Amino acid sequence: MRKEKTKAPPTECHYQGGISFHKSNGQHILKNPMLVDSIVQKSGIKSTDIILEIGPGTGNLTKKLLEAGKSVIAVELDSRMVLELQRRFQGTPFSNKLKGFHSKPLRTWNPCFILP
Ligand SMILES: C[S@@+](CC[C@H](N)C(=O)[O-])C[C@H]1O[C@@H](n2cnc3c(N)ncnc32)[C@H](O)[C@@H]1O
Repeated sequence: MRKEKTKAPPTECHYQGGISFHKSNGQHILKNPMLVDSIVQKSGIKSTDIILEIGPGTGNLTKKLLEAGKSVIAVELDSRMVLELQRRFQGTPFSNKLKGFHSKPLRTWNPCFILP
């Protein structure tokens, strides 16, 4: 009798919602809407705030930040996530409030902001 080969479960990344997440890059998305609401509430964001979000992932927190603030600048290491972010908010009232950037890790990133 021929033995079926069984695949070992992936350890480095796992598949979820169309994107495989790389745990080594800290890719764990926020799934609990109450937790997301609590983060935004405790951050005391005002409707005039421009928010810098590092590592938006697929945008669960980003959505709430967009609702709360004036605009969001999202900097993400993984280009797949940036694409997903753009897809998610394309054609919504938030599309012009969000600037998504693909960037190398912050260690090598040298942001330059001109603040009003
Ligand atoms: C915890 S996950 C994202 C959680 C997301 N905010 C949410 O609401 O579900 C962290 C994200 O940060 C990104 N990331 C990790 N290191 C980074 C870095 N140095 N610069 C920018 N993004 C980074 C990962 O690719 C990942 O998408």
